[in-house]
Amino acid sequence: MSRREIDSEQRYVTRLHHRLDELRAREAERLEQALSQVETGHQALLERDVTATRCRERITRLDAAENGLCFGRLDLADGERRYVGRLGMLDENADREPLLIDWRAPAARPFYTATGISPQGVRRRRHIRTSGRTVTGVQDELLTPDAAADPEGLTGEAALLAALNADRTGRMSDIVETIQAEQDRVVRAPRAGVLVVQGGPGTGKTAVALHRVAYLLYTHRERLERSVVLLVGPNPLFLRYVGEVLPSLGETSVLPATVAELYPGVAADGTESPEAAEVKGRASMAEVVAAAVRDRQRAPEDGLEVVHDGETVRLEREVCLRARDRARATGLPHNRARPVFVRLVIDALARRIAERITASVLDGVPVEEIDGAIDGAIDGPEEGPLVLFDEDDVEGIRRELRGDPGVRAAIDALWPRLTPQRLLSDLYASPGRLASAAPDLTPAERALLLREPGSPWTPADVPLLDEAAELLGEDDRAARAAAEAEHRERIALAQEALDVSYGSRSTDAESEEEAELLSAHDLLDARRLAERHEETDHRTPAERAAADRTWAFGHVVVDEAQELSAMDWRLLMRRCPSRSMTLVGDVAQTGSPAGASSWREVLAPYVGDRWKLERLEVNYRTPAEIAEVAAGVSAASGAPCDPPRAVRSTGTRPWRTRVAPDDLPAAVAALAAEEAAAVGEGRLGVIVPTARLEEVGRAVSAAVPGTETGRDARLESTVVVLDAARAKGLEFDSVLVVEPERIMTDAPRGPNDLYVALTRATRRLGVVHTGGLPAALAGLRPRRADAGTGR
Ligand SMILES: Nc1ncnc2c1ncn2[C@@H]1O[C@H](COP(=O)(O)OP(=O)(O)OP(=O)(O)O)[C@@H](O)[C@H]1O
Repeated sequence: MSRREIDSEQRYVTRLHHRLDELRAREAERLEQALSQVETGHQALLERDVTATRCRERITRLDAAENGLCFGRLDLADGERRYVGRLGMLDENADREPLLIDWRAPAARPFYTATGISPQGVRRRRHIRTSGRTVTGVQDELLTPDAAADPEGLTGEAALLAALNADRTGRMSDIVETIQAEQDRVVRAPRAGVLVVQGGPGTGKTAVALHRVAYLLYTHRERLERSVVLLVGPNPLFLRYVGEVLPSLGETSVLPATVAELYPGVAADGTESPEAAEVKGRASMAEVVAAAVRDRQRAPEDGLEVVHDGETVRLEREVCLRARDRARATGLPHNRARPVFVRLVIDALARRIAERITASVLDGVPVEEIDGAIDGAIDGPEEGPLVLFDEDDVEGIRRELRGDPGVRAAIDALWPRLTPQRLLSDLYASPGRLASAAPDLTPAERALLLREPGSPWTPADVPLLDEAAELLGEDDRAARAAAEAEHRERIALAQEALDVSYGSRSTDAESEEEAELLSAHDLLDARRLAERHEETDHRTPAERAAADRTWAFGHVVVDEAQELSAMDWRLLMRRCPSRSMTLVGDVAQTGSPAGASSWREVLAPYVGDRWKLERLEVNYRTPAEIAEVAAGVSAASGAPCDPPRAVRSTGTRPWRTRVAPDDLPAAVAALAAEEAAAVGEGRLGVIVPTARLEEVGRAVSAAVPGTETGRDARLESTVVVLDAARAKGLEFDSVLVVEPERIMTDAPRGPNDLYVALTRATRRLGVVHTGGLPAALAGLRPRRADAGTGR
């Protein structure tokens, strides 16, 4: 490309950066003005905070656009020229002409989708490369019908390959400059409904899901900034790996979380066997939790016996059963139905006491001869005439019963107030309770659930706690009554304030106009004024969403969605009543024994067949040489999906090497040192069977200082040692897979774990083993000295 072209683009890009600087300076000034405001009224402070928050958000977005501000140009057949970049900017001096079009705007779409065959009015697509504010190159594609269509259908192939061949950094980066047409379709799909994106390893599912979030926030900003987008990932390591993509696109109204983090107040950091997690993840556990709640609503064989005022009062089992049935029939959750049960039992006990007193006083006197008999005054189970007592007297007895600790304890034993934590830990602690609530599990399965009270919660417990929370509900009457009282008090205060303002209004208006001026009193009623003064919540919507179990998210994106259990799905569907969801994953990579093997099965209970499937079929990550090996493993395990086709090849074939069992850690350490050198500025991942993680991690750390191991690994370090479950979704320039046979046989879905491990590399793959190799890897070339970088 000629120097003249580059200089011309440089002038334009410089102009764009000046405009960006202007916008930034203006926002900074607005922010300063807002913060220096001197008014102190609550309303003024509130408005100041809102303005300041908006300014900060805009500054964040402007800052995020600094790198790679403009990356494309479209020359249209009618002579129009459009520059495409990270945000939209208008020229305020020239009739507000667009200077730069946001990549998410409809006008930018042809940049990603126009082809020679379907040019969409585009004559030329130009990719503009920059470093900082300097233009370093431009590449043009002419979209004339006679221009040979790329057989792969790639858009901006040179820019794409440059991005794919770049050294990895340990953090995922955005792909706005090179989104491909099949990916663009997913990114811009309508917000409503459930969209499933199925694609093999490296097809850009994660990248696409994140760009879709940015697109949805741009297109539905008002709604989604308030209701927040939830981004679910398989583990915190993965969420850290992808954590910079959305901020780099200027978007922050997103809550990234694992399912285990979605129960506020519970840190689910305990561990348990995959078998126990699998049982807890089954859909039938919803019924187990429901049965566990029902089991806590008791009607003992020999009824209820309480001692009140030194006397024993009894209620038969039938009476308890009737009270229980009526409380259940309210349809309220357990804790909210409890007051109904308590009232019925107290009524029945009060009636018993009244009857007994009546009987002892009137021993032998026929009832019809007594004046003042009250009939059926108490809503008791055996209604008959009561004499000597009027309603106030009976209420007095009820009050005494309610205040009697012994009575309260006896009723508590029949229908206790329960937290989800208590329900589950009581259930897990008792073989008897488990047998009663989970009769359909085998004794061995029930034994997997047994554990000491006070043991830490595990990720698989979280959806069960959530299920329990739904069934138990909160008896929040006291809190609501207090809030209501406070609200009434505020209204009274506001009314006083308005009365003062009304009293002091001008009564001798000099003109008709003046008389028509509105006073505060005319504009506001006391209720509205009180609401304005309610305590303001200063947290961002994402922070509030994180703290609220019942938050309804505006959109939910699930990455590695195949890993979720049936119980996880129940929890997520509760968080997204609108069912506006994007689920990305690959059922051929499912590692969790509780995970999915079919999207249809996952979704049928919630949306029937009303969901849309998109497939991604090009593998951008792994070169053809590695993809071929992985495809062999996948085919050998009978996986249901066709592996995606690789977009490039490097000429470097994967290798294998056999070492003596005793030498394994040292041999892996030496190979890791060599590979780390071979990838230069890039990253190396060493993927090992879980049982060897610590040992191999120590050996590699000794050989390559700064190596990080396991779930808390810092992914920016040059070498990271992980097991296959933690490697899910990540990628490295080079990967060493250690003991593949063991990875494959260690877990119920071991072949999928091995498939994941083999598909993490962008350039180089080596396999280290001590004994046998899975048949699909037996054909790998033996390792020999290879100094190439594999690019
Ligand atoms: N259009 C694109 N332009 C540049 N890079 C891309 C593009 N699409 C995908 N990539 C890159 O390919 C790699 C794989 O993408 P990603 O991790 O999103 O794939 P995935 O389908 O989620 O993979 P897996 O299922 O194995 O986790 C990433 O480095 C991503 O940045």
